[in-house]
Amino acid sequence: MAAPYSASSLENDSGDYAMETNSRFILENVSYAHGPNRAVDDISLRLEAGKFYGFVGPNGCGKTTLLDLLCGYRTPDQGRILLDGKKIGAYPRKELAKKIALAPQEFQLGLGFSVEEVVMMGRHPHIPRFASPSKEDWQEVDWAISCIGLQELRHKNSSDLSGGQKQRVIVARALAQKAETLLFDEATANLDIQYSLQIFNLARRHIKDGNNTVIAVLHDMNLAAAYCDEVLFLQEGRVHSFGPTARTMTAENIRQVFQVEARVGADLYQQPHQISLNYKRT
Ligand SMILES: Nc1ncnc2c1ncn2[C@@H]1O[C@H](COP(=O)(O)OP(=O)(O)OP(=O)(O)O)[C@@H](O)[C@H]1O
Repeated sequence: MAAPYSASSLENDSGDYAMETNSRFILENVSYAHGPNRAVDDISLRLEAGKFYGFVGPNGCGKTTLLDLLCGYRTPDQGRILLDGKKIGAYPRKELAKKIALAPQEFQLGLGFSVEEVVMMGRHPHIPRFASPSKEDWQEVDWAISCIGLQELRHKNSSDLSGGQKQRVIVARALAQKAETLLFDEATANLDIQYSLQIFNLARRHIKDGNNTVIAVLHDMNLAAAYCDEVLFLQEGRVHSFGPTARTMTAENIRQVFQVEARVGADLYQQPHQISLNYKRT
């Protein structure tokens, strides 16, 4: 099991932590409860720029709550979260939205909006109050729509889309936001294999220049193994194991966290850590 990050640091008047600016996120002893239920329990982590992280774990183990804490939708009951060396709560909402884009697990597209209008919502942090979208905003919307292959649906009412099409629109909206950090909460759960691979390939391109970060909650262990640089196994709100995929994506961790028997090995395409589950019927 990888040692969780722990650090002591000196806060200055502006809420910055000058010693820790190399990390994208630093979580120190973060806990969060929904009422009496502690969903995230004393988590300490360091997440870097230039990496693709996968968060995996059983239903209800706290993955979505952890993402909500990382994007500032929720505030820790205990502990603290730094984003680029500054307390996440110290960012004005619009600034935060320029830094972090979330493709959520549950979403409402709103009645009557076209696909193009929903994707444009991703540009809101960049558009001054009472102003109209600029040429650049439209270029980013065009780019996101074409990345996700939504050109033919562009003018369609978003309420009339299939579940998978809606999910792709939500990913396009997050891409249009042009944030350094992309958070995907089961963003490919409703997608066919072609579109799942397309989105994870886009995510890998996003981190290529070393300045961006992707954090994806996902249930497909093979996608996690194929695309993620590092994997965090969560169990009952706590870090079970965290580190490079080669070290964490093991049959033993899968057994301990999911109570499922698995084997890990190279597949026919030589992906080094593909998982075969034991489907034996009991
Ligand atoms: N809004 C809420 N109010 C009360 N309890 C909640 C709320 N949201 C989540 N929980 C509880 O917090 C725990 C963690 O939930 P969370 O959604 O973070 O899990 P998850 O790992 O994302 O699950 P899944 O894989 O099913 O999406 C669960 O026990 C859940 O029942």
